[in-house]
Amino acid sequence: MRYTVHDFEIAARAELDPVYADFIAGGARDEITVRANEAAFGRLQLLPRVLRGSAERELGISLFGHRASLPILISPTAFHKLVDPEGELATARAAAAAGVIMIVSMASTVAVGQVADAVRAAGDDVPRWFQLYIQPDLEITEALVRRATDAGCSALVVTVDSPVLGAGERNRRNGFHDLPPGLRCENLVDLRDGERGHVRQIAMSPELNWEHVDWLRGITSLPILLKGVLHPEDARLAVRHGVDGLLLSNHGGRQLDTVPATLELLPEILAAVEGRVPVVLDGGVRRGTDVVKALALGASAVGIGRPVMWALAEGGEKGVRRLLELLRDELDDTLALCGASGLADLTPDLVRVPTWGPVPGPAPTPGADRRFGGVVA
Ligand SMILES: Cc1cc2nc3c(=O)[nH]c(=O)nc-3n(C[C@H](O)[C@H](O)[C@H](O)COP(=O)(O)O)c2cc1C
Ligand SMILES: O=C(O)C(=O)c1ccccc1
Repeated sequence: MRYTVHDFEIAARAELDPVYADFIAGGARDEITVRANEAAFGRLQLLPRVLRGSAERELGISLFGHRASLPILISPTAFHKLVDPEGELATARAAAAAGVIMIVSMASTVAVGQVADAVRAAGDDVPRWFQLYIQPDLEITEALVRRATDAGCSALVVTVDSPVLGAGERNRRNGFHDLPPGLRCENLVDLRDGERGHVRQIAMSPELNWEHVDWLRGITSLPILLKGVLHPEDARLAVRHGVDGLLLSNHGGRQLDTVPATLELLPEILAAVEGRVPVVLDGGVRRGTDVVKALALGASAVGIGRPVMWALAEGGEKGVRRLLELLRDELDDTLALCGASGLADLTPDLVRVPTWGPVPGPAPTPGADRRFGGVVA
């Protein structure tokens, strides 16, 4: 049985080609930020309320006028067919069945239109969002936005932390640079005549600037979220440029290494946006307690990246369904233990930074060492 997200990771490692397992788990350079994301959740403490009885807890959220059953989104991850033959179709069906918003990666191995068709056919329609790398060739970007819009995507998540591709040294060492034969980035096929959906078609461009965001604002009426804003000054600029939300993310530690954990940045980013737009956080969310901490500090929702890839590798659509159920149960359980009858009861007073003594060490259980930055000898 898989009782924790960590169990899915171990199971996925056993299933997967080690080169693909490294692609998923890895980060940029020394992977300091990868570890920092999870460690930050471990350092924060919860301070529960008692005797505020309620029989059931409300876990649903509303974002840009759409309902979702959980405050947990599926962050965009590339290449789902690397780990499961149905790829993004399986992920999307599981997300829809759970009532969870999936952000489809621009580098998906199933076209976003096909993902939408499959979910509609299953009869569960939950909003889907589309992740976009703005391309310096604006016609190409416009064509991508059209594909996402035609597929019924209800928001665009524009990744802005990738002026160049992050240095995944595991991938370099493993010689992993391309999709294997038979797999393609389906959203990129035939954007220009004869383009075959090669991953190298995606321009990670150092030329992008705020004018590109203004331009995008002008060609679509979909809500736009920026993914990867870390500096509070950029959060202010984002609001000024008419962005509808932020996905506070350090790309799971896969772009610039040694940036702070997203959880540590959350209070500053929230202060900068002054409640004008919702802030979703991703990076290192592995437990119901992690979700509660982010929401108590003021995030509107959280995103999960690697856990979805692990669950997909372990058990396809069913694996992702079980992962989402597990996180739902952990979240519900944590709310009950905190004396919260719903997400609205999660307030900053429930969260503390330890004010004295040493940082608590990890519980001596197998695997727990990773969460705390490897302090177990
Ligand atoms: C295998 C993998 C592929 C990813 N692909 C994308 C992508 O195509 N676009 C993007 O904006 N972010 C991508 N990300 C980053 C995720 O959206 C997300 O920010 C990160 O995984 C969150 O951290 P977590 O994995 O600790 O949950 C990817 C991450 C992983 C692990
Ligand atoms: O691996 C990643 O983090 C990522 O963002 C990506 C983007 C495009 C293609 C492959 C991976």
